[in-house]
Amino acid sequence: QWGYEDHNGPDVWQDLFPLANGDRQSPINIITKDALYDPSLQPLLVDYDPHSAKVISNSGHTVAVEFDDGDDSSVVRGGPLMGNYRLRQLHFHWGPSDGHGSEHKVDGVDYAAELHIVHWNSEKFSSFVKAACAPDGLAVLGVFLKVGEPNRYIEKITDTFGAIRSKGKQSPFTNFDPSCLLPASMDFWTYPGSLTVPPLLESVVWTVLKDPISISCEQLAMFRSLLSTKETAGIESCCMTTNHRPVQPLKNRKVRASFL
Ligand SMILES: NS(=O)(=O)c1ccc(NC(=O)NCCO)cc1
Ligand SMILES: [Zn+2]
Repeated sequence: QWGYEDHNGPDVWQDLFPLANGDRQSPINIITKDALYDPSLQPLLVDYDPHSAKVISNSGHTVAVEFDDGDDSSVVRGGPLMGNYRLRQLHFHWGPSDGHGSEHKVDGVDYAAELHIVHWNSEKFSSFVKAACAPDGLAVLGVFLKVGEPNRYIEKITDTFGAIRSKGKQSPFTNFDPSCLLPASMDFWTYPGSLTVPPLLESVVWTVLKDPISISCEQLAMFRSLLSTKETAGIESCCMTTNHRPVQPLKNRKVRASFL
């Protein structure tokens, strides 16, 4: 099973997932001076219903909040997107220390962690799985997390960790609006990319917000205390200390900026 260790990590994903060496892989290093300001980009608009939140789960690779995507009550639109994209799940990526852990970089700089809010194109497709196979099927909103003040909304997430410590555990999680995890500015970079975990499908319109939100080092440590192993594993349980993919070649892609 794929993971983030030497024997099953990003450097060997290509053995089982050939898209790993594709032409539009994510994440990337965003070189700000090469980003093209595009005045035709509309503002990114999120409209989330807190009642869409259903469960929080430990997948063994990350912690994810899953939303009811049976209707368009929680969507993102605008920005580079054509039409509504329906909210499906949000999850995080982090590293073994506060110095790195984000997936995207900005001018070579890592943040401590990165939030991904995952949506699928409900105007063109009838399900996430179908959308995930199309070049414009998914829209993932990336938000950088910078070590600083504790984040009261991240606290709502870390408060559940006792109940989802090991892989496969999940717990009810509702009345949560992911907008609370967005920075003040909705300025973003956008580029065509992929899932950053296997199967690495090249179906994501990425929008990465310029400004980070805060997370405290204690809150970060709680993410690392989650287990990547099932409870039954008993003695050989191990912590989820890192789950970020290295940056991938830009190849023939342009990054556009929504701001000057
Ligand atoms: N890291 S990432 O590129 O944002 C990403 C997004 C969705 C997935 N997969 C997914 O959402 N599967 C459906 C379960 O909700 C995997 C990786
Ligand atoms: Zn992700």
